[in-house]
Amino acid sequence: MNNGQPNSLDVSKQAAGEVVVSIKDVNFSYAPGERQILSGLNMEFRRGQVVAVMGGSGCGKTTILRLIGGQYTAESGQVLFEGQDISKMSGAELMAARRRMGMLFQFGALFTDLSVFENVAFPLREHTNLSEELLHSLVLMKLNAVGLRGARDLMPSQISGGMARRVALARAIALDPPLIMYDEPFAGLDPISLGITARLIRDLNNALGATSLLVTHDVEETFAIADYVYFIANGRIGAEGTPEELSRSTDPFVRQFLDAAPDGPVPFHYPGKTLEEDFGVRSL
Ligand SMILES: Nc1ncnc2c1ncn2[C@@H]1O[C@H](COP(=O)(O)OP(=O)(O)OP(=O)(O)O)[C@@H](O)[C@H]1O
Repeated sequence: MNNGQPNSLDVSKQAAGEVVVSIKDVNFSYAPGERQILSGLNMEFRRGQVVAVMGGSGCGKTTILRLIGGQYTAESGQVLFEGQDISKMSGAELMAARRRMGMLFQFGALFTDLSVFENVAFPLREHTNLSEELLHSLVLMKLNAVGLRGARDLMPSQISGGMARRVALARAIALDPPLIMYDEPFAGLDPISLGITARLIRDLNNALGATSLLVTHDVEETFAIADYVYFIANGRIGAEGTPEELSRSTDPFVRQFLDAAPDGPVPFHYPGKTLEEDFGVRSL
């Protein structure tokens, strides 16, 4: 798939809007001398697209979100947001950039002591000086977009997990961010809520003209809504393409994911000592 040759994937990339996030030759480990998490990683996220980042557990998907959010800095290479190198931003520039990134973290936790309305209002109160009247209208618009305008006065304990995820979605888009990052947005959802959430991510992205970056394990739902998919393996891109291209792929790495096969190029074991070393036995 990713053999360095120009192919049809480049065409689908060119057809999309301008690049919003660009990751160029990024190397990263959490501490000097520790295991390399990302090595020579290259990715692009374009305006108007829903792009999925998939791969085995611990392959570095969340780490990519952290680098884009500026929580961590690449050892080498560049992470550009709207053309600006995140590692070179001043504190104020980074704060401004983060306001332009909506984030929905794993399980999209809501503030349990705030109502649905106040949860969505939170980023607006934090980052803007809007009048109470305008803020009210904006929150209702966001709640309307996720179908929960009528639930505005409920507390998080009074709504289902699927509804809570939609409130978290409304909160993530409260400031109309050009980039929305989702970390496992489908985790723990029942099949119906999962389908609704996936559709919402697509529809909200279209309505906002935004870029959505989706870290997920759910192949079926993701392939139904994504424009482009990156599979990460060994700290770099193992495969990439549109859902259609990847579905047709015979690449063993891609097939392992799509067919949910336990055996394949992706190892089951986290790298470490051998069994023999840990148990003090000699291999037979
Ligand atoms: N703060 C940290 N300090 C040190 N190592 C970390 C830290 N965060 C993550 N790691 C390690 O970095 C690797 C990549 O983690 P990351 O969370 O990016 O993976 P992931 O692909 O999102 O995994 P999953 O799908 O299981 O959520 C893992 O091996 C993890 O143990």
